[in-house]
Amino acid sequence: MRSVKLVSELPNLKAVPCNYYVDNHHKYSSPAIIDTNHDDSLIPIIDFSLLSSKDPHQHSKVIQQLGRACQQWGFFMVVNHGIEESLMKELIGVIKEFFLMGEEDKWRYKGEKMFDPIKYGTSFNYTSKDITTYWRDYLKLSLHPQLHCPDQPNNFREVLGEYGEKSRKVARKLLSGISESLGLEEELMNKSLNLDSSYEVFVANYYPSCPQPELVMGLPPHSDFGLLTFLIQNDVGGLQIQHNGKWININPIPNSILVNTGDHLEIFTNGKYKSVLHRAVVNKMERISIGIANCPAMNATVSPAASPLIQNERFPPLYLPKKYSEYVEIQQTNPLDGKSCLDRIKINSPPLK
Ligand SMILES: O=C(O)CCC(=O)C(=O)O
Ligand SMILES: [Fe+2]
Repeated sequence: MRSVKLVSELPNLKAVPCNYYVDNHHKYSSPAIIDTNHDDSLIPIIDFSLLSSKDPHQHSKVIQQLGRACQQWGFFMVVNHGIEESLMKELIGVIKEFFLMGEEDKWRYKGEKMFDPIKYGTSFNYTSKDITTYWRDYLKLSLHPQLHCPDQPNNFREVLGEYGEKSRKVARKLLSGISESLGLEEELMNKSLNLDSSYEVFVANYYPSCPQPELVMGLPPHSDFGLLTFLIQNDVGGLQIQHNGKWININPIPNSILVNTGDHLEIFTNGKYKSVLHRAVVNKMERISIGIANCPAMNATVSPAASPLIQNERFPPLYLPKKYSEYVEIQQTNPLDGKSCLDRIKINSPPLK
């Protein structure tokens, strides 16, 4: 196994090896229509500090904005979240240091099994049946209920622990706000999905500079599992999201956290807040992105919320109940292909082979 970083550093590499060519069988990959009229200035911005506002008018306004952002976009930028910019920069720095370590040092963390708490690798993941190799190295860690972290670089655990804890508080508050936006009791999601033992995965993506970026893909179109994903990045863009059938480039505003809704929020809300397709393209500059997937507890069974506001005679449940860990297993052992995992548990959808 070779990391893309190593491939990108081969002496005189002018052309990308052909196993990295993106194959166009992915139904959402091609043609890549980039909507340049719709730039990312339209992405909703949520002022996190207003969620705690004592002014009921301000509070209900931000709850409405949050609901609209989830329903119409599935992506929004969170500002005034209270996490220090210096901490986020430090984390990106530590991650960069990790990927710059020697190959042998990194492959020590390869992991053997799907639920191993620390996994370093390249492309999508090593059990995948995907035939394309993606221009991406990754490090995946279990962050919660228990923190797992490589022992190098030295300050990794400390920085990760602090960022993990702070971002968990932000996630919980956003999820309560999202429940409120649906008219649900604030604690309903917390209780039904056992969020005190929420499963959280930390994913660091390293996309080395690429001599022919138009031929490859960093990550193919996919939706995220879990409830909400938090994303931060170095100063290089590459994320694209699908909105009204077109791909839009996203360049988050400095010091914001980009949040997107995941498959399990779609299930819990019975399709009201849908997860959104996104992908990562690469370019001639090295890019680092860091995501945290905030998920239900591993042993929680996820189904549309048991509330007449979510399922009733007019809106019967659209998704089959499934244990969260079983869903992750499907997601991790199949090629990334749009929202095909979610399609498997949709009621009335034809069974997939
Ligand atoms: O690198 C990015 O911007 C996207 C990463 C992503 O979608 C993921 O890790 O699930
Ligand atoms: Fe993603």
